[in-house]
Amino acid sequence: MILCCINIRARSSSAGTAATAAFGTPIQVAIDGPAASGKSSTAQLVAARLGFSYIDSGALSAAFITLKALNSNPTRRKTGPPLSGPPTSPSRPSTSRPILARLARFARRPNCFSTQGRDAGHSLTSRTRHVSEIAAIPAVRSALLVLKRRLASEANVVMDGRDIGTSVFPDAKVKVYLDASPEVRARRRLAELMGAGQGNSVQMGLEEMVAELRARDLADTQRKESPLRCAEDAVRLDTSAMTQAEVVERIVRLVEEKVLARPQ
Ligand SMILES: Nc1ncnc2c1ncn2[C@@H]1O[C@H](COP(=O)(O)OP(=O)(O)O)[C@@H](O)[C@H]1O
Ligand SMILES: Nc1ccn([C@@H]2O[C@H](COP(=O)(O)OP(=O)(O)O)[C@@H](O)[C@H]2O)c(=O)n1
Repeated sequence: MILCCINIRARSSSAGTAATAAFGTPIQVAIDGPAASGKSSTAQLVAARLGFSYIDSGALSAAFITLKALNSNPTRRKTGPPLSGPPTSPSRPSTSRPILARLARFARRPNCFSTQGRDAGHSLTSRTRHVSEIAAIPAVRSALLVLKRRLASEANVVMDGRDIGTSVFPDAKVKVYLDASPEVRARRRLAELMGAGQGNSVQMGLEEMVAELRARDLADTQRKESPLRCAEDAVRLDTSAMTQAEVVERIVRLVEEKVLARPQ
């Protein structure tokens, strides 16, 4: 069973309250960067420190795409009531309001979405490859854009992805672009897959993982629709030689300087 978790955990804390009080509207912290640069794990820790909600936009894309796929092939769906909206071809997805509403409901739960109709051994790496291809389709991106903005209108958020600081929240108060060398990222991803018990299904060496990440970097940076790039006003952090705790500390300090310390 593959779990696509969209972690949105609203916590109230003095930091979260102070941030909202200072601006009067919810705050967005945008964290972008290439695969395995540390975005989602770091963003979660930053959100927990600040008392903000965390939104994993990659998982949101995966859940959206899976919902569309299940919708177009109901025999593969194992649980839950029928999804509304017309069947669609994966290459021409439509934006269906009922599906968006259902996805938003899922997204508000901590561990919200599981796809049980998948092939056994369907690995994290092949999942992200498919997500990468489909997430580049304009209709998918515009549907996801609406959803991401709607979710962020409800609470202070830390959101990670590819285009959060450039197109989802171009006015985000804090933007961070995380990067690391392909070798470092490949080591991190391999260690993560081994830790997740996918060691047997991922028969990949370091070189192959580096090649896979480079190919995804190319696809994400060269696509026409909101490509991956560092926003001009983002703080760029090369985390190759940084521990995760150092990265988290750096981002929390940035938010404190730019948002929480703002004179009222
Ligand atoms: N600065 C760091 N140093 C070492 N490992 C890290 C660092 N940041 C993240 N990691 C680890 O690298 C792996 C990939 O991180 P992840 O947050 O999933 O990246 P992304 O969301 O960018 O794909 C995870 O196992 C994570 O714990
Ligand atoms: N905001 C986002 C997030 C993900 N994506 C796409 O979804 C793919 C998988 O994203 P992810 O965040 O789950 O993957 P990792 O960065 O964790 O490897 C990326 O390679 C992108 O092509 C996107 O286009 N926009």
